[in-house]
Amino acid sequence: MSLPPGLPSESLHVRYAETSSGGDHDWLPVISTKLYTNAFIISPGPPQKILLGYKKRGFGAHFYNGFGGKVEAGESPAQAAARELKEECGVEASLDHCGTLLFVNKGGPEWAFQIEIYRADGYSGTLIETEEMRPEWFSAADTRFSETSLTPEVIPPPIPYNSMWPDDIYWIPLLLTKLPFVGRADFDTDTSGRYEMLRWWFGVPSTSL
Ligand SMILES: CNc1ncnc2c1ncn2[C@@H]1O[C@H](COP(=O)(O)OP(=O)(O)OP(=O)(O)O)[C@@H](O)[C@H]1O
Repeated sequence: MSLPPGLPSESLHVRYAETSSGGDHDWLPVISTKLYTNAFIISPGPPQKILLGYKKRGFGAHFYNGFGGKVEAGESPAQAAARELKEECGVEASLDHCGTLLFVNKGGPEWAFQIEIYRADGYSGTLIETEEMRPEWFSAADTRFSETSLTPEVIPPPIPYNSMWPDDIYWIPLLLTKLPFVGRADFDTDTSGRYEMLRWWFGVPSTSL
């Protein structure tokens, strides 16, 4: 098993479970890293639901994602996560740190994204659509095979992994089950500009069980 370089070393010492692929590619060099945040609101349900935002502009436009952005100078990641959540969908939440991810893009930007992931069971305030994000609820349970006459207000559509960053399907299930995680993915863009993962590794530290 080969652990990815570049992640904060304290997150890697013991592992319980992992998933990885792309071992025939070398990990891309990490020249520098920039800190980002990404925050997810979970409604415990039943049915369990997750709040995602449709990103209307900027990096990752047209993907659904959590709410987040760059950690500004003088801010802790937790402070940045709370600020970005409020800026992008208007609400406040008691956020718990639950994962650290590193993303490296072959075609640039030249820095690697170190993203601190947060989650909360609930929020206060009123959800609003902003210039950057349109918030929408999705069912956390896999509803692909369920036949139901219930309306989307009761059981919203399933998580739209096909319209999300390709790495999300590996760690969102860990976020939903409250298992802390670390991981790394290296990306390239194909001829039509789509991001594809060259190599990835995601794991759950065993100390968290
Ligand atoms: C590659 N795989 C990935 N998988 C999941 N999420 C990813 C991601 N890569 C970046 N992200 C997230 O994308 C947002 C970008 O933030 P971004 O809009 O650029 O930041 P910020 O709001 O500070 O920018 P502006 O000030 O508006 O320019 C930020 O939440 C960051 O966590």
